[in-house]
Amino acid sequence: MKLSHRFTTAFADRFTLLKAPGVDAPPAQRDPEVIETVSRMLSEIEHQGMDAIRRYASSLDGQSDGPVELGAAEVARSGDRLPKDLREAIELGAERTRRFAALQRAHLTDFEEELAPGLLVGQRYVPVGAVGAYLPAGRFPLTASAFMTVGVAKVAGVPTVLGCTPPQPDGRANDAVTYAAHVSGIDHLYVLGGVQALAAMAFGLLDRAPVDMIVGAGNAYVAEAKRQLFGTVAIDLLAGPSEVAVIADETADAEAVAADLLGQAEHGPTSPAALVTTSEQLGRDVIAAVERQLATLSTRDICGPAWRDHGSVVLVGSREDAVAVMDEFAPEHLEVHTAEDDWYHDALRNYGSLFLGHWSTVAYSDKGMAGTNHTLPTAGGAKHSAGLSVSRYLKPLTYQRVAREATPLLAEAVEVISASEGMSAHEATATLRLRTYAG
Ligand SMILES: NC(=O)c1ccc[n+]([C@@H]2O[C@H](COP(=O)([O-])OP(=O)(O)OC[C@H]3O[C@@H](n4cnc5c(N)ncnc54)[C@H](O)[C@@H]3O)[C@@H](O)[C@H]2O)c1
Ligand SMILES: N[C@H](CO)Cc1c[nH]c[nH+]1
Ligand SMILES: [Zn+2]
Repeated sequence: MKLSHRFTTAFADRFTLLKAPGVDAPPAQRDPEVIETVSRMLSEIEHQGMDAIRRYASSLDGQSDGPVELGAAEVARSGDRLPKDLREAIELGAERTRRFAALQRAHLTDFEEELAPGLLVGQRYVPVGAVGAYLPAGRFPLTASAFMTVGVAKVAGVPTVLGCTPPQPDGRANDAVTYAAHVSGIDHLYVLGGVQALAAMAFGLLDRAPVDMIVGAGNAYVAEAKRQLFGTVAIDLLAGPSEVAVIADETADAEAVAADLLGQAEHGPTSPAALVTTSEQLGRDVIAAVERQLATLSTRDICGPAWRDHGSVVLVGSREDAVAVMDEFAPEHLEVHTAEDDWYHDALRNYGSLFLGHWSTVAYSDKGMAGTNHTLPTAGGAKHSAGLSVSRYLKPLTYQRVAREATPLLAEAVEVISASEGMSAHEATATLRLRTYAG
């Protein structure tokens, strides 16, 4: 039996595939050709600087003049070229994303406590100094990505946020992406795409100091560049091509489930979309609805291959099995369309973001209207990581202040441990305190 992506053999006896993916293997997460290309590009950019950036900007994106910084007035004016309803929708998405991030910020509190008599310890959240945000605009200009990266960094209090976005076929930045960056509070915006953009921000090649962290999703080259630059700079997470999964029972609306599966299949022909259902009838209805809806979509050349090759419909015997296989899949986006949504909410452990009930569709979050961040872990990363949030830009810095009277509480045990390890210089720092305390 062909197993759908990441539904491992561990659960093979707990489900039946009503629709198997068309290809045996899941999309390669780390294509050797991509690894090699990115490694060569980063090495050339690190050693040759702007010459290599210009060369790649020209050969990959047709930018004959290299990266262009857009002036603040030009960035602000990008909204004038947009229809009023789009401008207002961008402003609403930026504001709602900011409000959700502000709620997250309010729940991260500094503290100082007395851990033992005379031993004061504390933690305070301090933002990183400079962030470089990648604003993808290859296959589609993903307008809302700026809310998620730039806007949230600004809520965290990051003083400097640079952004890079690839040129469109006319050589200019996309106006909606530029305006979204503007209303999100970008400090400096450049027209530059892909690996060369991330390297330029990380190595400080844009007439600005190197950033401390690079954030934002992109294609396989962008994700690999972030992975290889990690260490030189921090990264948010590895967010690759989007994916969606749905848990549905017999009460679900098959048309809505089908629409939401295709909604994310649109990201690319390797985007996985999976339905796990306790109802065989619902599963078969969704398969039929997907085929019907595909015929009506202008992007069926992307959604169709994605569904054919990487789409799956899985029938399980119980809600417990639905949770077990879904926690194994650990999808980026997970929708629950059942009569027991609250039970699933309590039971599920592995997902990037959860959408509860028929009325909660992924696109609401994708476009910034739900306020939650759409930069989320893919390819099973939700087993160990959460999506981008305000806390990623904040360092929980710890400190301690020890009063004289607390000295014996700390120093005697430190002497014992240090002596047992043979670390006499460590031991001496404690012994000195004990002596002056006594004396
Ligand atoms: N997981 C998430 O949270 C999340 C969020 C938003 C977007 N995404 C994903 O981001 C991706 C956006 O990808 P995109 O391609 O549309 O835009 P993109 O902006 O990521 O990539 C465009 C750039 O890719 C570079 N490039 C293209 N071919 C290359 C090659 N052969 N070698 C080296 N570099 C090359 C070019 O320089 C170009 O500027 C989608 O897959 C989408 O699903 C994911
Ligand atoms: N689904 C993507 C990652 O969560 C985000 C997005 C924006 N626009 C469309 N989709
Ligand atoms: Zn999407």
